[in-house]
Amino acid sequence: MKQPKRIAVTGAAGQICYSLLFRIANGDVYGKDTPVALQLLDLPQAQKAVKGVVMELEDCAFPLLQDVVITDDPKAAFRDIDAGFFVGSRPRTQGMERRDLLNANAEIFRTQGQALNEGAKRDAKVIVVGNPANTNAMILAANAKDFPTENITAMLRLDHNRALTQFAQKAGVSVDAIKKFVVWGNHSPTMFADWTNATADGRKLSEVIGDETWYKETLIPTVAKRGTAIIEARGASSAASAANAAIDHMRDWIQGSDGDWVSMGVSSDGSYGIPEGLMAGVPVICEGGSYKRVTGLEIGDFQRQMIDRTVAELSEEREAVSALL
Ligand SMILES: NC(=O)c1ccc[n+]([C@@H]2O[C@H](COP(=O)([O-])OP(=O)(O)OC[C@H]3O[C@@H](n4cnc5c(N)ncnc54)[C@H](O)[C@@H]3O)[C@@H](O)[C@H]2O)c1
Ligand SMILES: O=C(O)C[C@H](O)C(=O)O
Repeated sequence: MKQPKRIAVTGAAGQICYSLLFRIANGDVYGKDTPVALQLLDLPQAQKAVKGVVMELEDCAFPLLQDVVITDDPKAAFRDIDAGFFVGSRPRTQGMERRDLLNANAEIFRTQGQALNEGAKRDAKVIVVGNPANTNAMILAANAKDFPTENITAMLRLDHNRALTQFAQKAGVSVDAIKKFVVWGNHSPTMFADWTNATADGRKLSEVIGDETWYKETLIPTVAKRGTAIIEARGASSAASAANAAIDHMRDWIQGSDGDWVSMGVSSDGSYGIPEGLMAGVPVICEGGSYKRVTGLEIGDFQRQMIDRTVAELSEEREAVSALL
């Protein structure tokens, strides 16, 4: 039997984790041949609820789940981990934008960055889900000084998946027929769902759909505002789909994306006019346990305008949390 992969998950008593933990324990991230051990972090007042979730995990009799630790101490949660899902933080409610959570959640990621730095394996893979995810990931990286920044990423995959379904329905193809699609920038209403290079069954997606007005006036805002639409409909923010996106993001990073592009928030290397160090959604290809940015794309006028807009917002967020960086 292989050694188990140690996986920290924060916000373990919350809505997203009520779906996420069961998927991880089922082998959906590392595959069906790799045992896992969960290190669950939540606040002291949530410990009882986490214990309840763990009872349910036990009652699933997952063959791959070897061990579960419950703690309110970030250092214990991140000790020796191979992967970390940073979910724990406050979600927005009706009438808020994700950046309104900046002050409420930023401090969490400063403290957890220091704990990650202290205890995690240097090759651990980290995804930040808690909002505002991009800037929280930047704070985490800035406070984990000896931990490789390229191993800290922010989740844009939910936006990516949301767009795939909208495109597939419009084009009359299956979601997995669509390749080379990307969501650039911030996980916020300024995000840019970019179909420029996308194909459907090998044909240019924009030609298959043949409706640029729909793309600009319906698709882009629908994807950008989908989180709000879900909060309005459910009275709570997306949970199962967010967990699913986090699984997709980490599974592809670990097991590969089969040559296709996926959208990941990664620390900018300055390419595509995105200032260095901003955690921005870009196209990447995952292979052999790492991701590579898709390089050398030509950026047209509309793309430039849309990328600049979302990057400007990320720069504003960086400015707002400069004291924590
Ligand atoms: N990036 C995305 O696409 C995306 C999608 C959906 C939700 N989110 C975000 O994910 C976060 C969690 O959402 P949820 O619906 O699970 O919320 P939730 O309120 O149901 O759960 C959050 C959990 O985090 C815990 N928590 C708070 N502070 C903590 C800390 N310092 N350390 C550890 N745990 C802590 C809470 O006690 C709670 O159990 C929110 O910020 C939400 O906006 C992001
Ligand atoms: O929109 C939110 O606040 C939750 C999440 O980020 C989402 O996109 O569903």
